[in-house]
Amino acid sequence: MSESFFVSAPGKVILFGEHSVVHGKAAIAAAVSLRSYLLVSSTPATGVPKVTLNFADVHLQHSWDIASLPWSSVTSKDPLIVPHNLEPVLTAALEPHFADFVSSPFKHAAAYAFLYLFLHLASPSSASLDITYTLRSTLPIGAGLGSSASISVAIAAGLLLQNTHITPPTPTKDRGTELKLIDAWSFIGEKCIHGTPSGVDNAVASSGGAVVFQRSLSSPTTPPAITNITTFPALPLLLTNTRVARRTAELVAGVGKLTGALPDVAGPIHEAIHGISEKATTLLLSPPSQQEFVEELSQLVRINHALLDALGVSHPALENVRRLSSEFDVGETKLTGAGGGGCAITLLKHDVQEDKLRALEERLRGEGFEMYEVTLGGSGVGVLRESGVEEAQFLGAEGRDGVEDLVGRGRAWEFWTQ
Ligand SMILES: Nc1ncnc2c1ncn2[C@@H]1O[C@H](COP(=O)(O)OP(=O)(O)O)[C@@H](O)[C@H]1O
Ligand SMILES: C[C@@](O)(CCOP(=O)(O)O)CC(=O)O
Repeated sequence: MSESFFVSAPGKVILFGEHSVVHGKAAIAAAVSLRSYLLVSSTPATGVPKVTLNFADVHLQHSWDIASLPWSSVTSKDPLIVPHNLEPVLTAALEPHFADFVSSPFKHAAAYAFLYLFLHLASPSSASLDITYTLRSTLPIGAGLGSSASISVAIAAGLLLQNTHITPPTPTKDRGTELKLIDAWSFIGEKCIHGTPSGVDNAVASSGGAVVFQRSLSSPTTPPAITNITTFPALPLLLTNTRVARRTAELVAGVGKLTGALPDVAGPIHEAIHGISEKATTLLLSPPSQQEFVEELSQLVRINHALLDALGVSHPALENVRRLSSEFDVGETKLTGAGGGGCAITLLKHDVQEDKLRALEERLRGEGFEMYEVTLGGSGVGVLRESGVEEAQFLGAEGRDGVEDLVGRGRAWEFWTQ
């Protein structure tokens, strides 16, 4: 492996089933064309070997002496055997290493996920290097598009590759096992960031494309059931970010609390959402005519949002997007991801009028919302070797387009595929 390489993973849009998927129900998610890019670079150490994080989007820049990290608190020593749960002893031993940003949840969660994986996948004896991990993402953070899963997958892939636990993809070799390993370690990263993830976000950020995902609640060690939707139809979607900040961990905990307190009320809501995902799966796997397809899916979008609202995860800003898209007669809207703010998707009517759509977009912008043009169902985790891009250049790229132009589209990315 060269001394410097990039890894990248996409965010996702959940079409149906968010929150209920945490409670063992089915969800449908697709990779989105906004991605995280992680530059992994190493040089011979000039002094005490250090690991440095430069996570520019959250202004996290920090170095640790590699030897000072709590290596002895790691109990699972084999990188090919992924633990199912976080180890409380290691979590506690790591905490003092975050003292500088304990009051900054974004930095704290990202550093926790990184160091947790670093201690499992790197080795203290290889510490004759200064290693730097520089991260930039084109995803909005904490907006429901799976930014945490995207960085977790990139970090897992970067560490596994750098430490030769996996090899770069080749077109001729089956990479399914390596993909599973990346996915499993990224799930551990997701646990560090938001506590009780279902695993759907990291699954689709690893594989790309679109998946129907269901985890087993009765046997948490059983791998989730994942069906890849290989021919994902081009859905006419408008993706709106309300820019209302929220944290997935808090919203998931809220729904968990409600589900525990009122099982006879929340349970049937989760069941109904499961029914929506099942019906949508049937439609996606064998779509009827485009008109019928969009009409039936739109109805499911409307019902799923209402049920999420009933679970307490909508927000006035999301309701505003819904009201306006209905007023402008362009289609049905639901929140996507954890809700409480963040993003909404509007499934556009098959015969949507262009002038109405433009008018709506203008209105939404006027409300302070941001719109993204995205494609769904693209590539999953990949590596870019020998890019010739230095850290300073990467950090200097301007905005989303600057990052994409420098290291994204048009580059010789290789993807781990099944
Ligand atoms: N580009 C990034 N750089 C550093 N940390 C990030 C980045 N993107 C996401 N994160 C981490 O993920 C967390 C957001 O995750 P979450 O609340 O699950 O929102 P999302 O819906 O975007 O996944 C942040 O607190 C931060 O720790
Ligand atoms: C609410 C949930 O279903 C999706 C969360 O998505 P996001 O973190 O808001 O992108 C949680 C999960 O599946 O882990």
